[in-house]
Amino acid sequence: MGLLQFLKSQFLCHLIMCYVFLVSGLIVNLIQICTLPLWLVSKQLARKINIRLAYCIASQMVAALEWWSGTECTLYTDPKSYPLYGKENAVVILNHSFEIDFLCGWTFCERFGVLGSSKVLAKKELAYVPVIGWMWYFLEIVFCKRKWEEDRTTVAQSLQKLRDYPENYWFLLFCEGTRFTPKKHQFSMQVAESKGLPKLKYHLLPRTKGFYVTVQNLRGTAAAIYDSTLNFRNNEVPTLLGILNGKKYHADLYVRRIPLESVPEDEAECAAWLHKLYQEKDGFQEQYAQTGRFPGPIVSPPRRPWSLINWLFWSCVVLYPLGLLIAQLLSSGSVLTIAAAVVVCSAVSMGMRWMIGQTEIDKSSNYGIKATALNNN
Ligand SMILES: CC/C=C\C/C=C\C/C=C\C/C=C\C/C=C\C/C=C\CCC(=O)SCCNC(=O)CCNC(=O)[C@H](O)C(C)(C)COP(=O)(O)OP(=O)(O)OC[C@H]1O[C@@H](n2cnc3c(N)ncnc32)[C@H](O)[C@@H]1OP(=O)(O)O
Ligand SMILES: CCCCCCCCCCCCCCCC(=O)OC[C@@H](O)COP(=O)(O)O
Repeated sequence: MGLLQFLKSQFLCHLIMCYVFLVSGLIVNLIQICTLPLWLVSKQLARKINIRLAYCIASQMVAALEWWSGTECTLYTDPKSYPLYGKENAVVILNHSFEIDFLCGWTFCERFGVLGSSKVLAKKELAYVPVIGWMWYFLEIVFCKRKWEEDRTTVAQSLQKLRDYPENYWFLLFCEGTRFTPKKHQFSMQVAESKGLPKLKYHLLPRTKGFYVTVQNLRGTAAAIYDSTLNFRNNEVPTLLGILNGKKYHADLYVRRIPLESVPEDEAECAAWLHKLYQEKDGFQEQYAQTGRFPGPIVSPPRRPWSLINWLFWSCVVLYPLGLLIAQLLSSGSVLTIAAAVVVCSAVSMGMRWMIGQTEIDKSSNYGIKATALNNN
């Protein structure tokens, strides 16, 4: 192990990174609150400012992936579609099998210049995660309770608000609704069987209502569906803790651009269309398992320096006062003050560990296992 790799695996480095993320994130959240009066005066200006503020937070995690861990992201796609990425609004459909799938998604957003404005249909619980969840409120992220009786109106209303969004965005939909686990897969395939649908090997049965409502409400605003299928080389199981430890992964993403007009308007036909799409995605994963690659040519966008520059900027802003504070603490020699500082540090690291826990599949919700499936039936 080289010196750099050794340093990357040290807890102190992780503590510093988490401190920078948390403190700069809370500062950004505070600035976001200050933009509230502006929404009344100029909504579009407030949105543009919040896009840039959101970039300050999200790009730190992208920098950790791209620059700290050195993870490589390869894009398989049609070269004719490539010039349109980042230049239009799109609905992105992604498989939900990896703890850092959202982060790989963000990395591609960064490379195509839509990171600050990127959107997602997210479970309501994530709205309460400090920094990220609070930032999402100002980005007009669409939240759902995964209870259709309640979501049918709230999701549609939130989507309608995005129709006059001032900058291009990608709206991410994890149609499987929850992370893949063998148990959830087993239950979802029982549902597939009961509905007479073909079984999937690598995906859970997609939920069709969120997709239908998204397509209906963004029709005329979003130009295309980006059907995206993600996997990692060498059967790696990537984690956010792995990224913090500087572990390098290699992500492969296969993207097909499908014009949104080709999605049927009728709800039942739209649902059938999505089921067929997931059968095709399953085929792509099978090909990846057999050959180690997705179909089509590789047209990879390079990583950009901006996420690193942003990270270095915020590190300087928040580490300098911390350095002064620590120097003062040590020179004061007060045991009580030093003990208080240790307690604060421990609380911060526990809070960050809880936030990282939100990404861990073994802490995944019960959504999609039998009790829920029966309730939904
Ligand atoms: C060029 C590069 C291209 C791409 C780059 C890639 C990506 C970048 C893009 C953007 C990045 C942006 C942001 C990323 C950052 C962070 C994101 C992080 C995480 C957030 C993600 C989440 O929170 S996922 C969870 C929330 N989202 C969803 O759930 C979406 C999908 N769900 C739905 O659509 C649902 O329908 C719903 C939520 C709207 C409503 O759910 P509900 O459960 O109430 O209703 P359903 O209709 O789904 O359920 C009833 C029907 O389902 C059947 N059923 C029952 N059990 C099961 C089962 N186990 N599996 C499947 N189906 C089941 C049941 O029978 C009912 O059937 P009906 O026939 O009656 O419909
Ligand atoms: C510089 C880096 C510092 C590291 C900071 C770590 C901060 C952690 C931010 C937490 C972001 C939370 C995003 C979680 C996304 C996710 O994957 O959610 C799961 C849901 O889809 C489905 O949930 P489930 O039903 O439980 O599977």
